[in-house]
Amino acid sequence: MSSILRRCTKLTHSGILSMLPGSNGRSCALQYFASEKRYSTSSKIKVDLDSNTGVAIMQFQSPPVNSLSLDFLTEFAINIEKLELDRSCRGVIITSALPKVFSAGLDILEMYQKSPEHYVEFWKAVQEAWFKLYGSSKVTIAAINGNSPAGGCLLAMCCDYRIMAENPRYSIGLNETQLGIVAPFWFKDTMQNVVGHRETEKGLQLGKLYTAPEALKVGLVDELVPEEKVVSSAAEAMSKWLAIPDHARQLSKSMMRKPTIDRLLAAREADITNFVSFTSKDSIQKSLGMYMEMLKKRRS
Ligand SMILES: CCCCCCCCCCCCC/C=C/C(=O)SCCNC(=O)CCNC(=O)[C@H](O)C(C)(C)COP(=O)(O)OP(=O)(O)OC[C@H]1O[C@@H](n2cnc3c(N)ncnc32)[C@H](O)[C@@H]1OP(=O)(O)O
Repeated sequence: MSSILRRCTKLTHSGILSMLPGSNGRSCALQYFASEKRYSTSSKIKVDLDSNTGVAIMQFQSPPVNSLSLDFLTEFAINIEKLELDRSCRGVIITSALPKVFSAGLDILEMYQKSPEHYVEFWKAVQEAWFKLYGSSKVTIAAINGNSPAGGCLLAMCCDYRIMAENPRYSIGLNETQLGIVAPFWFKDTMQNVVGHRETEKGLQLGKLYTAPEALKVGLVDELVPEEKVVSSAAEAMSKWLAIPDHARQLSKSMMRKPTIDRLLAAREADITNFVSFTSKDSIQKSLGMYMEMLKKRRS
């Protein structure tokens, strides 16, 4: 943990923006931010802050699928906290540096055949990442340039605005039931706050992964744009959000989100206990094991 902290707080001022791996579209997207300075680099997440605009771009770079492991979540929470405390930062765009995937959601291996102590530590990190992002006073925009199931969808839903690549092969949603597990109440609350009660009920029960066009239709994302324009469109949207005085926007955001945040704050310990006892069940372990096998078979 302390080594991660040290890595995350190390500032570099190379002023050179490294090119992303993957398609030309991603390189083009980065050119948009050519004036950015490297803000922080950790092994799994890269953050560049443009000192002119006050907009940070956070890129997930944890192959193969940006799964939300304990280390990833810890780095994520630290980075969001650091930006929160930085008065020169007004907005954060979250995107992926990997092709075809925004984030595969929680790292299933963190929930499989580990000790109860590990489950406690992991779940605290999941909660912490959510508190930091959902409670952020900055404008947060998800530039969803690939698949975004479960925890990946949660991260996107925590943002103020979502722009997704219009590729119909990409999907997003809370698919937990398909794994034989249940999304916790605060995942549900977050989705309900975005798409409403009825769509959340259908989405959760069916474990529905919405294709990009379906996600737009139900309001799970706000815009679809060509893949190579996801980040530049996010920057355009950001400028509109930043045209509003910060204090008024921040108070409005807090007014909308506080009850949801307070709900988990009040049940934080019980939520951890629930997670540990649920995850430790033989039946749940069996479901997770079968799901991992299915993922591997699908690949071969
Ligand atoms: C009374 C009520 C009580 C309630 C109590 C509630 C308690 C709480 C319960 C628990 C709640 C948990 C909430 C869980 C949230 C989650 O996020 S679970 C994770 C869900 N994620 C997924 O289902 C995504 C699975 N992955 C994919 O669909 C695909 O990988 C992809 C993202 C679409 C990318 O596809 P592709 O590019 O083709 O890559 P793959 O070949 O499939 O994968 C590459 C390797 O990565 C491994 N992998 C994929 N996803 C994950 C993951 N989430 N975690 C760990 N590892 C992952 C995959 O197995 C491949 O591995 P190798 O074969 O070894 O290379």
